[in-house]
Amino acid sequence: MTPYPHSLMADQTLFRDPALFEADHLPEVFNHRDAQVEDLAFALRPTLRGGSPLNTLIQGPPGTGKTTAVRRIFAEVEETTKRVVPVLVSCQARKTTSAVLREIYLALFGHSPPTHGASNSRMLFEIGRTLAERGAVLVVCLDDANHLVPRGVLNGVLIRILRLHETCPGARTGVVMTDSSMALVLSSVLDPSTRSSLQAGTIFFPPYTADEVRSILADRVRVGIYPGVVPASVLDDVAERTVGCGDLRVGLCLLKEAVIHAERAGRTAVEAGDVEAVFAVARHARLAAAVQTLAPPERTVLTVLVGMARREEETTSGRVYEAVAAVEPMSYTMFYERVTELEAQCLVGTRRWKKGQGRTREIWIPEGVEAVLSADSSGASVHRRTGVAEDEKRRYET
Ligand SMILES: Nc1ncnc2c1ncn2[C@@H]1O[C@H](COP(=O)(O)OP(=O)(O)OP(=O)(O)O)[C@@H](O)[C@H]1O
Repeated sequence: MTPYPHSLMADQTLFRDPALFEADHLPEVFNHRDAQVEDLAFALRPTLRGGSPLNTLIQGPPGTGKTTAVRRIFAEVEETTKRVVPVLVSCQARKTTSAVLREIYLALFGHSPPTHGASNSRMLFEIGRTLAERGAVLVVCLDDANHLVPRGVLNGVLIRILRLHETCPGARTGVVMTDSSMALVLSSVLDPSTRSSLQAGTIFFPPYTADEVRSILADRVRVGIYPGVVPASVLDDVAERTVGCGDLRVGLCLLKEAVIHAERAGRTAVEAGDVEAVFAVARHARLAAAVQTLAPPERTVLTVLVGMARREEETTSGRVYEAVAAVEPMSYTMFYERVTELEAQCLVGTRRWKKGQGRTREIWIPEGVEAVLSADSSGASVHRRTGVAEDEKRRYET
């Protein structure tokens, strides 16, 4: 490759395939997870013979390949048989029973349920009846199922899916849940009767070792970026920072942003300075992903709160509520539900302290959230530049 002039031509890029660095990319090579993939395959194997799967809880820290493993196995199942309907539901974006059921309906029928008249029981009945008629098995993955806990949705969703055969005999169903919070203790969030229907086995996804992280990132560089663009020393630096942050997403985001930074400077190779320059935002890749999928009402609460914190105003829940309600009128209960949602995504924290005679609750902003929110609002993130965040948001809003 010849060196680029300072103002890089719009169609010149250092990426062989930029899509490989998008959050929704399904990697072709998925190393270091053979045991977990084998366990998951074992749990789903009964479905190929028309039986229900073994219900499974997949736990592990963020960015350890849980969702990727499920997506790969689901893709394999879909290629193998039409008698199994695997549905992946992102619970970060679908937090109500109705939103989860609508996703299942969409996957089964190929179109959304009617906006009016599609009650939860109606949708369930149609899903169950169709499964029984087709002799098909439904496997629902509740991805990041911990997001269904704050509003108490998880128990109801599980019981509806797992007991579908009671209202629609012959309908076979099962669930896989992923949880990166490691806080999903089924015995404390589920009723005994739900637990007894679930009987979930657990598969653990441990953090990748430093060598594994480097080899995964090296694979991605090899297929996604032109040779010579990312020197070995830069890759070592990225891998080390990734291990420090404990999330592979940080490394992927860091590579993408550093390459773009070098492109912008009109260079053909990434330098240590590019990595340093983009690290502040990339290290919060997970927060950035959470901010990008925020529903508008939660985004309002977060934006108001960040503004208050920036002005060093008191951020007790009462004060924040007043400020939010002035922008968008809502009840205190609704406001607090949104705070709970934000807390579940680690975008805010809350703590109680004594004030005068009583106690009050303060809402605080974890490190990185402000930077990620401003980058997202100013359109500075790469996702936004490529239009992915906009598409995701539109999808969410419809
Ligand atoms: N073994 C691997 N090989 C290649 N890429 C991987 C591997 N493991 C994870 N990834 C990549 O890392 C990113 C995060 O993976 P994934 O979403 O599967 O993690 P997760 O454990 O589900 O995270 P979270 O719990 O935060 O949702 C994805 O872009 C995925 O492509």
